[in-house]
Formats: sequence, structure tokens, C-alpha cells
Amino acid sequence: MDRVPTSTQQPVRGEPWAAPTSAGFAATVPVPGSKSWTNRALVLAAQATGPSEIRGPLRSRDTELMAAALRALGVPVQDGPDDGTEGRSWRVLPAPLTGPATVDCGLAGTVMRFLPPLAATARGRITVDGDPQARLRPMGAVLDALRALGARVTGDALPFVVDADGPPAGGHVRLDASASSQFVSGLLLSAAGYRDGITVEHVGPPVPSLPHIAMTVAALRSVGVEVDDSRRDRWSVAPGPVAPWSTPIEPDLSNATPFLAAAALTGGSVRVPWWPRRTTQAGDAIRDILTAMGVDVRWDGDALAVAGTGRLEPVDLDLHDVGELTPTVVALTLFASGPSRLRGIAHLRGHETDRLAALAGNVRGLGGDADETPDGLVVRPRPLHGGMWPAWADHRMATAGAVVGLRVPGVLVDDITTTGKTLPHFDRRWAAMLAGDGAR
Ligand SMILES: O=C(O)C1=C[C@@H](OP(=O)(O)O)[C@@H](O)[C@H](O)C1
Ligand SMILES: C=C(OP(=O)(O)O)C(=O)O
Repeated sequence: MDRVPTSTQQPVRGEPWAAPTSAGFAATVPVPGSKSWTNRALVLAAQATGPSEIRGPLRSRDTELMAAALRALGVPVQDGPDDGTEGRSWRVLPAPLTGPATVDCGLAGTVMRFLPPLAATARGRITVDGDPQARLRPMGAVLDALRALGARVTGDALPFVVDADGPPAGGHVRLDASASSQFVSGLLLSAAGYRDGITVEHVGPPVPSLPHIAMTVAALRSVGVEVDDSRRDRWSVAPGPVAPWSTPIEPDLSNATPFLAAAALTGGSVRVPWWPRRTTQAGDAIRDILTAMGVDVRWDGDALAVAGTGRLEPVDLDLHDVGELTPTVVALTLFASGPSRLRGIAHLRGHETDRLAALAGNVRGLGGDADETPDGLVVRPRPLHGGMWPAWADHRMATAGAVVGLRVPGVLVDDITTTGKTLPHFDRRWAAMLAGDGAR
């Protein structure tokens, strides 16, 4: 039976976006800073012993919401000097966290999961809400954990209220983080400010997106916070000072994936400059995924260079660790030489939308053949026709529609502006890539 993705999204404003087709191009595509790194940097900088400068941050809806949340709690987050680069730096000036305040999470998982543990260390009443669709995202485990750690929180999902009275006791808490790694990351990021620190123990089916927890641990250590992650499913943060943030933000590799997929699908080539050789970002997994599909992937100086080879092999992949790549990968598998299977991603049902239902439904809407499984998707390539590819308020659904549209005339994305969640001006960047801007 066809399922329709859960969506309370508001009626889409404006005209649908006609996805351009392409028969190949050569382009250099710089991508802005990482969402995941930027929002970790902001949360840590707000707790630091002195001012921080966050260089090369992502400036998008998710990160502007995090900056606005910190300002609402009394922490100035100011523009740094304008050096002409896109990701204008942020200067964060730590100050006592106070309510009353209202925090808008939008649809950002990082804001709704990272901010409440910080808010619990403030003083005053803090009301937290977000987009209608955000109210459907799993939150209960984090809010229960905060209560167990001594915080006063009313509610089990957005909207909820934190009645803060200075740093809670903290201590040891058990929670089921199988719905989102962000439950763990959020608690760890503010744990140094709890009186006894925090030890988080996961109990339940495997935690998804473990590289994102490794990123959290790396971020904490970079500001001098002591973290013990030596035991599986257990993370312990000691109480103590947080040093100012100083690490430049890496480019967002997940945001790079639709552009790399475009090269793979059209026989074109794309270079993404400043691709880190070592990183905790999930998006780095695209190198192995494209290679497994038969695409030419190589280093070119400081850039990653991807070129289509005219063939795309089918894949059987466990994306449990790198679930946010699924929409891009599905777009690619639609054009592979046989059926593909994607596994380990049941938790995507709690992302911006139910991504498994949205992807299967959108593929079928273009005449394709995709089915949900209990923990993923099966995609069987067949000729597609044009039609509407709804974004379901989900930035990665929108960018996946752009990828599909490269090979299928007449694909329309109902709301391309939803890409502003993590990648402002996506449509302009896409057009520039197809025009071969910056090609070498
Ligand atoms: O911590 C982070 O920055 C993120 C963790 C992951 O969340 P889930 O564990 O909920 O998949 C990922 O999908 C999301 O895009 C960003
Ligand atoms: C799951 C994602 O986002 P969020 O940070 O809102 O969970 C994503 O960007 O793919």
C-alpha cells in the first residue's frame, strides 16, 4: 500500500521550480560550512570562558536559528569582520544564560536536540517550539533524560518549557538513542556545565549516525573538555571550563553530495575545493559510495574531483551511519544498471519528513519503482517521466529532486526554497554548476 509522508507543512508559496536537464558540464563548486560543525561551535562558544570567533560558519536557516536562540538566552552572537567570503564569521561573547526567552527551532534537529540541555543550565523560563512539522520529530528521550539529570522540563515534544534554575546536578543517565544520535550529542555538548558532568548510556537498538557523535567528542576535546568514549554506547563528560572556539569550520560535505551526484549522472565533472582529508562528517562517505557505483572519484590538490563514467552500478548499502546521504543516493540508484537496496535507515522516518515514505512516494509519482522495507528502501530502475517532486519541507528531498531532474525532463520541485535550511541559494548554485562556472 502506498504511504504518504507525514507532513503538516504549510501550503507552498510561489511557483514550482523546474529542474534543469543537463548532458554534462565541468565545474568547480565551493560549498559553505558544515551545518553540524557550525551548530556545535555555537553551542560550545556560548559556554566558553571568553569570546570566540567562528570562522567559515554555515549561514543558513538552521544555523541562524541557533544563533538567534543563543541571543534569546542573552549571549551576543555578532557578525565578525567582512572578509568577502560567503560564510561571514561569527563572534560569540559568552554571558549568563537567562530567561524568560522563547526559542524557535524551525525544523532543525540540531537546534531542538542541542539547545534544551544548554537552556537547562540557565535561569528563568524558556519556551521552545518550532515548525508544525518539527512537532512530529522525536524528542521524548532527551526531555526524559534532562528530567533524570535534575532539570525541570514540561512536555515530551515541541512545544515544551524549561524552568531553569542554574546548572542541574547531572550524573548518569540511560536513554534510548536509536531514533537519533542527536539525543546523545545534545547532552554531551552542554555536559561540562552540569555540576557533576554527564554520563550518557545508550540502551536499545543501535544508535544511528555514530560519526556525528564522534564529531561531538572531537568538538568537545578541541575546547579542552574531558570526554571518555572508551566504552561502546557510553559517553562521559567531566565538569569543567570550556575554552573559546578556534577551529575553522569545514565545508559541508553532505551538502556537496547533490553536486557530485550531478557529475556522476550526466557524465560531467565536479570539483569541490577544500575537501578535508580526515573528517568526522558523514558526507565523506559519498567517496566510497560513488566509487562502489563505478564513478571516477579522485583527489585533485585540496579538492575532491568526481567525473561520470557513463555507467552506474547498483548497490546494496547499509547507510545507518550516514543516513543524511540517503536522498542523494536514492536519486543515483534510479539510474543504475540494476536494483539497489538501502538498509539500516528506519530512523529516517523521524527526519525532516518521513524520508522513506517521501522517497518511495516521489519515485512512484514519476512512474518509478521503489518500495519501503522495514529498515530502508528497494529501488528498481525503470524509465521515468516528468511531474511534481514534492519537497515535503525537506531540504534534502528538494535537492534530490534537482538531481533526478537532470536526467528526466519536466521534473518540478514544489518548494526549492526549503533548501535554505542548510544551503541558501541552492537554485543559483545549481545553475552556476550547470553553466560550468569556475570550470578548470
Ligand atoms: O548531529 C548532527 O549534526 C546530525 C546528526 C544526524 O542526525 P540523526 O542521528 O538524527 O540521523 C544527521 O542525520 C543530521 O543531519 C545531523
Ligand atoms: C537529518 C537532517 O537534519 P537535522 O539536523 O534537522 O536532523 C539532515 O540535514 O539531513
